[in-house]
Amino acid sequence: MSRSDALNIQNLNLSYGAERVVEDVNLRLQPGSLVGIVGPNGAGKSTLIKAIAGAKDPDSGTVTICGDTGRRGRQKLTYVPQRGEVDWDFPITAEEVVRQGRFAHVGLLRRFNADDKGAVADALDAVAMTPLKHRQIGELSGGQQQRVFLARALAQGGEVFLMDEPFAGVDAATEKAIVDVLRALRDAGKTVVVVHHDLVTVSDYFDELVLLNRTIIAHGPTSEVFTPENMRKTYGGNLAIFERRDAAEAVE
Ligand SMILES: Nc1ncnc2c1ncn2[C@@H]1O[C@H](COP(=O)(O)OP(=O)(O)OP(=O)(O)O)[C@@H](O)[C@H]1O
Repeated sequence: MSRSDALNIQNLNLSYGAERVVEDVNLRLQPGSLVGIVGPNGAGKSTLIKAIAGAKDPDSGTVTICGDTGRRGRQKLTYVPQRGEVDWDFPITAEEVVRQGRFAHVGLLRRFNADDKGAVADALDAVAMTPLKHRQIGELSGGQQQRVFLARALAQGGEVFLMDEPFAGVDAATEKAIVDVLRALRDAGKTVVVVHHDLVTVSDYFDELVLLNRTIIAHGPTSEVFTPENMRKTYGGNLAIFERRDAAEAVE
């Protein structure tokens, strides 16, 4: 593999029990890219993200992160799961959640130092959550919870960020705030991989697109990959967004 790959996935196969849900995935991503993963419900997007994060064991295949596999590789990776997978009733403040990011790789016994404090404060600022940092997480709105989640990832740092539907259930202002943070990460040379459902915003948000339906249907610059033909291959059937565009083109 090229030394510059931030993420290199080779021949990855994933199953639940006897059911194969992700097959023969090969994918290479470079530093400084903002990548959307798009595909229908049940396509295996979350499963793929979990496997990259080490939260799901593969049947076979390898995941290499900045040249390292296993634990060493995962130390350079930050994973933000879907909001629905977290117990928001757990008694902890927003700031404490973000502090957890600083201990993700070093264990709870290390002293919390001035660098850690600064990173937590910066991360809360970046998502405009400083005024609510003492709030219990269960008392935050869905969008605020998502911002806290993102701040935790920022405080953790890393080279590759995996986000599973960060825009689910957030309002326009929060969506804009999250997009700004993701772009800043990309501009700082990080690799940001986002599971995304809103096809209307795909071209605006992502430089690169991975179309997934059990296996990778297409991968490349969004302008090349996001075509009616590829989307039909990925989703099957009709997609209203493209049907309308096709109709408009036909009239022109
Ligand atoms: N814990 C599990 N046990 C068994 N099967 C599972 C489990 N999690 C997911 N699956 C199955 O694996 C397949 C892929 O699911 P996954 O959640 O990865 O898809 P997805 O593309 O993220 O879907 P969505 O867009 O609906 O979130 C689906 O058929 C799903 O039913």
